[in-house]
Amino acid sequence: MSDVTSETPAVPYHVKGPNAVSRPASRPVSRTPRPVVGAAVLDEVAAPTVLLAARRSAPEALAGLWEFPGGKVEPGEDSRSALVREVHEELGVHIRLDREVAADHPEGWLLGNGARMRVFTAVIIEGDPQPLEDHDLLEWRALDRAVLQELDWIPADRPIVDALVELVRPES
Ligand SMILES: Nc1nc2c([nH]c(=O)n2[C@H]2C[C@H](O)[C@@H](COP(=O)(O)OP(=O)(O)OP(=O)(O)O)O2)c(=O)[nH]1
Repeated sequence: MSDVTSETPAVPYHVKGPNAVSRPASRPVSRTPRPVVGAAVLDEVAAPTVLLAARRSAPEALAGLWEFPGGKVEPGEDSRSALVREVHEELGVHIRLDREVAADHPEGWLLGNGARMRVFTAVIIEGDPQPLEDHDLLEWRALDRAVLQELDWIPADRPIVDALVELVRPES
């Protein structure tokens, strides 16, 4: 699926007469990156100790980097439903969402491509996570800032990892 949504301007393709054009007139097209959602999957809600990190296998530019499982919100879909769907597709598990790892913007954390990502903590309520789609490795890692930051995260995810640890293990 494409990274952007675009609006096709209503421009006549075929104008008769001396000013005839064979293609749409050039004019700025709105390109809004799709919102993204990510899951901080924890071992439990009350006193979590580990986070499930996922290593991307595609596209080439992101392969080998670690991230929160998730993906793009489909048009008309709400963020939470999109995240439950994405994680089921990618890891084969059902999750229950808990708190949002809030960014300083209501639409979430700014990503490298200009999209924004909302991140929610979650726990698995059914299934055993497997890297079925988009990932080649999953790893449960201690909810410790230094231990988590040892992973080669997508750069935009590093401040989210710190905010997550602050949210769920403020005493650590
Ligand atoms: N899922 C996820 N995507 C992230 C994170 N950090 C980050 O920069 N991204 C970027 C990578 C991608 O450009 C975009 C998410 O796209 P995606 O490829 O995961 O979305 P998707 O599963 O819906 O894929 P598709 O339908 O486009 O094939 O957000 C993260 O922690 N998790």
